[in-house]
Amino acid sequence: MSTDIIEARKIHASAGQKLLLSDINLSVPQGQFVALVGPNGAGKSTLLKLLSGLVYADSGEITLSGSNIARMKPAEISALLSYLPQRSEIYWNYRVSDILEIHSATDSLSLTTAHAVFSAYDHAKAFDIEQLIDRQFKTLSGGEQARVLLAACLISSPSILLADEPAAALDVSHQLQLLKTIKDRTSDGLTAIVVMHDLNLATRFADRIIVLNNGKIQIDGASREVSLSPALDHHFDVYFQRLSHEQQTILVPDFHSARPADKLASTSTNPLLKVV
Ligand SMILES: Nc1ncnc2c1ncn2[C@@H]1O[C@H](COP(=O)(O)OP(=O)(O)OP(=O)(O)O)[C@@H](O)[C@H]1O
Repeated sequence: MSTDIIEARKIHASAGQKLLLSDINLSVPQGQFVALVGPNGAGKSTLLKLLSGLVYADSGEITLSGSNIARMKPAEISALLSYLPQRSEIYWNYRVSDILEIHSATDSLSLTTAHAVFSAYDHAKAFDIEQLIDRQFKTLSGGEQARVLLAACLISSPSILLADEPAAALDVSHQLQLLKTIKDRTSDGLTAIVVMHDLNLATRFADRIIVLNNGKIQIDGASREVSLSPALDHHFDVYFQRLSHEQQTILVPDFHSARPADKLASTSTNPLLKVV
């Protein structure tokens, strides 16, 4: 039996006549931090929604912890995973503490309210939002809201986190903090698939990078291998200058016209890297 906590086999998904994803095959072991990257419109959010059970594929199968997602009840899915959408609206006049307590409820039904509040405050500290705990969510800045929502996603200690650009609205320091928090949680067994646009942050924090383009997985491999792949330039339609810094390769994007002639594309011969 497979030990992979997330599996997708031969997934095809469409909306009306438009094919959104085709032939997606994916296995993610427990504790892995996967960065899902790709140009705008590649299909990243669609894939995350499918893996969350929010939309269904036309064909293929997704299993979470060995169970077919199509046969799981919403409560079973939400006990296993937290999904953070690209855009979230909270219309009720909730305070930050209310949001954290609501999200911790699945884990703390037996706790007293006082204990739950204490836990929420403790948890908030880990996300540097304890100073926001009595604020109305609606009055927070975009970045503050993003940090609260990620904290809410992780308060119930889910097995899986599926987060769609959680760092997009954050300042540099909070981006680092947020990705380090996710990384630390994966060391404790959390499995995370995080949609990101910053390839340098993806290379630095994720164990694995999956590049989606035109609804297909185009590159899939260890972060460092993917960052070195010439196919990356092709799929993002840029020329990446690659600078070595300590253990990391820094990608500096430029227009294709800046590309030296001798660096023109080659295919991967690296066995650690799957390039389609
Ligand atoms: N319900 C729908 N009907 C028609 N087209 C859709 C629908 N949902 C998504 N699409 C299209 O499918 C493609 C993939 O969308 P998706 O949101 O998954 O992309 P993405 O990779 O997350 O992009 P971005 O980086 O811009 O957020 C886009 O071209 C989008 O316009």
